[in-house]
Amino acid sequence: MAASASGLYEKLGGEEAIAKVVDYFYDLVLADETVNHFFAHTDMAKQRQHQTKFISYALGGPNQYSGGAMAKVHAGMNLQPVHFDAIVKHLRDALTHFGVEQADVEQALSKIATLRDDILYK
Ligand code: HEM
Repeated sequence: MAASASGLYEKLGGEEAIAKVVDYFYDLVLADETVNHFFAHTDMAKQRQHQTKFISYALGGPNQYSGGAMAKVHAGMNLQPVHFDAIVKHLRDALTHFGVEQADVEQALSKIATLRDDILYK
């Protein structure tokens, strides 16, 4: 059975499990030329923080960001649907790679999808 969005974080094993998903997601993002250039001047510590917050948000864990903050951190990037979709795909692949059940993957992705308007074209 699928967990609620807020329960997903715990269901997957909390911070330790999330750290593994984060590392994998990060590898996928940086290997993808559609989006890796956005992170060219991002330092590693910040990059890791970005990914951790990102994944935790998707799974209903702590360190959640508001829509307003999302618009602000992505300001000046002029992100397009192709970029957003690539990131979502990598999140899907990372969660699936670690055996997260399909219904839970869909729930995480639908949560991320609600941020779309806050992030695109800023
Ligand atoms: C889809 C939902 C997304 C979420 C939840 C998300 C989340 C975040 C968060 C939490 C931060 C860090 C803010 C901080 O540390 O102050 C951030 C920064 C950033 N995001 Fe995203 N993001 C998303 C999509 C994207 C996309 C599609 C791209 C580009 C392909 C992107 C590229 C970046 C970059 C380059 C930074 C700044 C890193 C730096 O400080 O240099 N994000 N994002």
